[in-house]
Amino acid sequence: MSVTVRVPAKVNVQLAVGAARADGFHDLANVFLAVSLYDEVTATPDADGLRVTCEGPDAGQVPLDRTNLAARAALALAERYGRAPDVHLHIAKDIPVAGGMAGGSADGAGALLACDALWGTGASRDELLALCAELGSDVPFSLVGGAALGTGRGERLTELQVGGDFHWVFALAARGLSTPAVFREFDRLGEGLDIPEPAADQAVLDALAKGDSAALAVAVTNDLQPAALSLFPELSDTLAAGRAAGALAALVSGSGPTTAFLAPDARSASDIAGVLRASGTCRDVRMASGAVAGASVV
Ligand SMILES: C[C@](O)(CO)[C@H](O)COP(=O)(O)OP(=O)(O)OC[C@H]1O[C@@H](n2ccc(N)nc2=O)[C@H](O)[C@@H]1O
Ligand SMILES: Nc1ncnc2c1ncn2[C@@H]1O[C@H](COP(=O)(O)OP(=O)(O)OP(=O)(O)O)[C@@H](O)[C@H]1O
Repeated sequence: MSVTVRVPAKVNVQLAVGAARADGFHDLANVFLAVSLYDEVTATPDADGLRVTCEGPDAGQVPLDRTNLAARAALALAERYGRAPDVHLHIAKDIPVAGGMAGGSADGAGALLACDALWGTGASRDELLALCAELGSDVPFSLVGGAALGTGRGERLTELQVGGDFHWVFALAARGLSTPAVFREFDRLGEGLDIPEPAADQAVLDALAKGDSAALAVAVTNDLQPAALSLFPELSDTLAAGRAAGALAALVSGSGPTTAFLAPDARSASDIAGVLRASGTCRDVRMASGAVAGASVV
């Protein structure tokens, strides 16, 4: 018997970042939108103990040891319920690795839900969310999906209403960016400046609720974008190419280096994707829409 869980990627339509806290993390006002790029995690009983395998275009960059977020999720659930983590976790990976789209977080949430179903642990939603928050700041959102405001370090979620589909094009970069390195660069660029408390922008929430792409395009912000561009200046060329192709908005996705382009409709998204592909400013191009549901058993 096996259980397969499908988990979406995310794009941040607002990412407001506060000053570094004493624990090194940053308080955020993080507006997440789940989009239709998916990883699948399959959990199968394995008498030999915990094992992780991965397939997909970026599989070579994914660690298969106990640092893999899927493995850490299985270990945390097994420990919580006092059982052996005897499971083979297979990840079919379509979300770019180290791309700022919460790929590892998706696998953590997926493994948690898959092992919960396989082992019949019957953990409550709140218990699962607490385990997710221990695994990483983005992991609770991977479980919940849809759209949500994340506060604290991004792990405390309030669900948001979404009134229509948003069409996106994502440009994948030639190399990854480390999330901690981008936050460190944010701190370096902000040295000596007064960093305001992060707060959700009502214009972003209203645009989501109305399903209004043009309104969302003028409201999107990402406080990590200057830091990502400082570490990866070539991303400016990708952003410019997407804007010239007719994107309503062009921004770095989360900590980057994936860049996200909001399109007025599915047809324009396809046109923008074609122009970006031909531009030579990125490794690959993907289209996706959102909001979509969070981690779910298939
Ligand atoms: C950039 C985002 O993807 C936006 O959604 C997230 O804030 C990052 O979430 P994540 O990858 O799940 O991050 P975590 O695994 O919790 O933390 C990785 C590292 O990112 C930095 N980090 C992360 C979240 C946060 N609110 N403040 C931080 O400073 C810390 O250096 C931390 O050690
Ligand atoms: N299941 C996993 N998939 C991909 N990377 C993983 C996984 N588990 C651990 N990692 C490690 O985490 C690093 C970051 O990968 P990930 O794809 O989660 O980045 P990200 O999408 O930028 O994250 P986020 O958007 O949440 O900040 C990788 O370089 C890899 O070493």
